Amino acid sequence: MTDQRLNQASEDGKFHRQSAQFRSSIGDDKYPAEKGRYILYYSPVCPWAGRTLIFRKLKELEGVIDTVQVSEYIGTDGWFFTGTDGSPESDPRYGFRTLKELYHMVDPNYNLRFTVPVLFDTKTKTIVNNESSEIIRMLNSGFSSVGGNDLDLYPELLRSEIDEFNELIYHTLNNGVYKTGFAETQEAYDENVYKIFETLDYVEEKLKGKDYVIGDILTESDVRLFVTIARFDVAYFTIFRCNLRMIRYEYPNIDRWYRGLYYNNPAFKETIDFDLVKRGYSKTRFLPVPAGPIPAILPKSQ
Ligand SMILES: N[C@@H](CCC(=O)N[C@@H](CS)C(=O)NCC(=O)O)C(=O)O
Repeated sequence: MTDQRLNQASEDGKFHRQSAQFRSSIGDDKYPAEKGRYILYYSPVCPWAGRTLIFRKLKELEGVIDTVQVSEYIGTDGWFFTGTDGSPESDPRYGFRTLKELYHMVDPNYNLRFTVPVLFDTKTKTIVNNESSEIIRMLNSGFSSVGGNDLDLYPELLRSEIDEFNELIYHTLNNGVYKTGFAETQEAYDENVYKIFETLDYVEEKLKGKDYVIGDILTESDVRLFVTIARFDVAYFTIFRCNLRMIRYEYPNIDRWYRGLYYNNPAFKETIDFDLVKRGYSKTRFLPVPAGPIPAILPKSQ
């Protein structure tokens, strides 16, 4: 594979997200829940990894699963260790300089993108799973025998509503911003940008008078929406050109919900670093670090 930074769009000018290749689960015979055995690799820029960081903290699993931070932008060989801003200089266990080396230790023939998040097993030296939607379910319920709390972010009674909402926002918002931002033709851009705002309009209505997306409790859907909204004004609006409307000025219900989660729950506030997010996304398009919008989030009450 050549320069990992540049080849985000395919020849048709569209961005197609690849399917994750490692799809085992905690609880499988090979991967029993165990304290200190598994590690989560993440980049601070990445919303998919952000989901897993929020879950780890919400479930109070910090003492059970360690994390390793990689760069906030993709280098010529993909994610790498930087030695700055929370990322070690090299992989703490194996001394690797890039995440690619970890993938190749696990599977020398792996020839797809070296994505985060990665749930890695130190015992078998394999990747358990690299699909965030599955990792968050494991964090929700797979480690209860070894630690964490009883919080259930995917409760039985709300599952169909949660699944339906997740499916809708995945295509037109979570991934929609990437399809827009990495579009290399006007057609690919037009095909995706309007759908983002149709979905935001729908979510805005849904959040009227509500603190949570589904029912009146915090669920997985809040987390999946949050990671995209938190990056919206500061990166997707500016760098990915998802710039028809801003959350802070034109979506009051979403903004109230978003600020409520951010300011009232450390699992949200402490797992996002707006500077690294902006720096990371700006490098995906080779733009100068954007100055605005400032502040990165409006104060709690205004
Ligand atoms: N389906 C994956 C997607 C993960 C993903 O695409 N992560 C991006 C960062 S936001 C990545 O690691 N990209 C590496 C690359 O494109 O080389 C998930 O949700 O876990």
